[in-house]
Amino acid sequence: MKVIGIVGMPASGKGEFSKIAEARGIPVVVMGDVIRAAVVEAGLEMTDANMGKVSSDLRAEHGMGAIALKSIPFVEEQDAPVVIIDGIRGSAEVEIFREHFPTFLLVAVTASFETRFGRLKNRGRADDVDSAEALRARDERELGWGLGEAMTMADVEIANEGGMEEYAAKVARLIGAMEGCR
Ligand SMILES: Nc1ncnc2c1ncn2[C@@H]1O[C@H](COP(=O)(O)OP(=O)(O)OP(=O)(O)O)[C@@H](O)[C@H]1O
Repeated sequence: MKVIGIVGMPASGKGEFSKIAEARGIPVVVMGDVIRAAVVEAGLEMTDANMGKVSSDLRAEHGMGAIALKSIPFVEEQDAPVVIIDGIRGSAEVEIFREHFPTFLLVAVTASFETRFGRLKNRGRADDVDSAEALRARDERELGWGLGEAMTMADVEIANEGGMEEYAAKVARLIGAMEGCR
């Protein structure tokens, strides 16, 4: 099994990467869904606070790579030649995936602050920020979790500064190359 991990700053295009992969029939394991499953397992109500609590408890018990460890069975049960992991936030998680999956490619999706902020204004997701200050705060929070360090560990970087068509072509080329290699 070949595994592609995606890292990137908020609104850089990770979700679009996953959608393009899914459209090609490639399964995507979202680490946030793994946390949601752990909340259900713990018999707790599905709230943002409980997701935060379960994540911190798992990390306190099993270290900073805890969510990655929990994600591994979800990846393996896919039984597909290529699987995508979305939601990597720290270097410990990258190390765990690299150790566990012999063919693990970490892809960093990059886009400038201005580009990301411009796109967020159009996305309209419930948890989206509505000011540059709020996006800066979200960036800082994610960098605080080790996102910057995880991004420096990437094997490949995809710049997502242009339009959707250009980005989709880059993502499709990368996935095609991964599907083709043994
Ligand atoms: N190349 C592009 N051209 C135009 N819009 C784009 C492009 N890439 C992404 N978008 C749009 O920008 C927004 C942010 O992208 P996306 O949701 O993929 O980011 P993300 O990295 O998954 O964000 P988060 O970390 O907040 O979950 C979405 O509305 C998406 O459709």
